[in-house]
Amino acid sequence: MINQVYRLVSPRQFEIAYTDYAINDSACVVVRPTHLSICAADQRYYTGKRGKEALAKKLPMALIHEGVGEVVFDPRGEIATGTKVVMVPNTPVETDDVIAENYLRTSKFRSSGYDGFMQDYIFLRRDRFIALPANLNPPVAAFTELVTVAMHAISRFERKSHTRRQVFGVWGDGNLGYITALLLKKKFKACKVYVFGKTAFKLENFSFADATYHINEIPERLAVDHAFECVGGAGSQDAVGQIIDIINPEGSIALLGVSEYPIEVNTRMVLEKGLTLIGSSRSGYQDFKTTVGFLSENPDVIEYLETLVGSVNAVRSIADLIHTFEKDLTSPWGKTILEWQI
Ligand SMILES: NC(=O)C1=CN([C@@H]2O[C@H](COP(=O)(O)OP(=O)(O)OC[C@H]3O[C@@H](n4cnc5c(N)ncnc54)[C@H](OP(=O)(O)O)[C@@H]3O)[C@@H](O)[C@H]2O)C=CC1
Ligand SMILES: O=C(CO)[C@H](O)[C@H](O)COP(=O)(O)O
Ligand SMILES: [Zn+2]
Repeated sequence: MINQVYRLVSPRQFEIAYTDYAINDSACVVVRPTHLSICAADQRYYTGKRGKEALAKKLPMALIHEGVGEVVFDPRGEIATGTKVVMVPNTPVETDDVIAENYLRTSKFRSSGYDGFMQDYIFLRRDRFIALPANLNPPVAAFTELVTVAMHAISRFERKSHTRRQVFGVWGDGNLGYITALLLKKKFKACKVYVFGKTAFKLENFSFADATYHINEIPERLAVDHAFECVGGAGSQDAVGQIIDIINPEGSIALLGVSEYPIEVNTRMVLEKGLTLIGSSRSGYQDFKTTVGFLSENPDVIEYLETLVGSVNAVRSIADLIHTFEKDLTSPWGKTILEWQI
């Protein structure tokens, strides 16, 4: 079967590639993407911010690692045609007793060196998709992967941090900050969640949080037990610096924001306060399973996540694709969703 793959070949330029696939390979099912969602990582490739070396190594490549679709063919006949599924972008090629699939250096992550979901059809291994509950509307379902990233970071934090958890601080008033703060509030009901950001109108969306603070107007003596950094880019240095100043001794800092260049960290105070820095990247099959189960059981969380749907855009051509990526770059709030009709 010939598949059309929509690859980024250089910044702001997509081209169609044709790949051949053995449709009767019973290890996989065939999924037609229906709703995709743009991640900050995709934009770093689209705009060329990744730098020449990374672009030379990873392009041409289909972007997008957040998405849902419908099963169109299962050679074994086990999965009904039309089943709605969320697609897992990480593809491990080995297992390890200690190291999670998303940290194995051999794993292949879609839209980071391997083709993402911008294709006519996706051929998914049987352990790389999960059937979706009926109560999950497609634009929200499209960014399930981002919810799994927050879920994964919280589960790492739970395993690695001390148990005094009265106050959490979340830095970043964007998508990942919103989801992480929401999950923390829902999972640790007795704890307070404070959100730290730069923009008043964004912070107003965090209606579920116990408090929101502009990063230049933090009350003196305010402290948090643990923190989640969901900023990334150039802002992550300021955010990590502020967290180190504010956090209580022996707290944990979960680092989720991706910065293109190394940032400076005040290691003197990390030592003096005995802090734990927990790096957290991507997610794996188990995180998707946990997340889909959690969303099925918590319809109020789905309602809150609807606040994050910035725009829904029908994509029928490469021109639509470029238009949607450009629109995303100028959207001040929320996720840009692609209705995949190409
Ligand atoms: N670890 C992982 O697996 C994943 C990491 N990420 C990364 O997480 C980061 C955030 O992603 P996303 O939420 O989608 O991006 P957003 O741009 O939506 O969110 C970042 C927010 O942080 C704000 N901000 C900037 N500086 C500070 C500061 N010093 N303190 C507090 N807030 C600040 C930004 O404001 P403004 O825009 O005004 O500067 C923006 O609102 C990115 O680097 C992304 O690549 C995303 C997915 C998975
Ligand atoms: O967004 C992410 C996961 O959802 C990761 O941040 C992304 O995969 C990082 O990849 P790259 O190294 O290609 O920027
Ligand atoms: Zn991502």
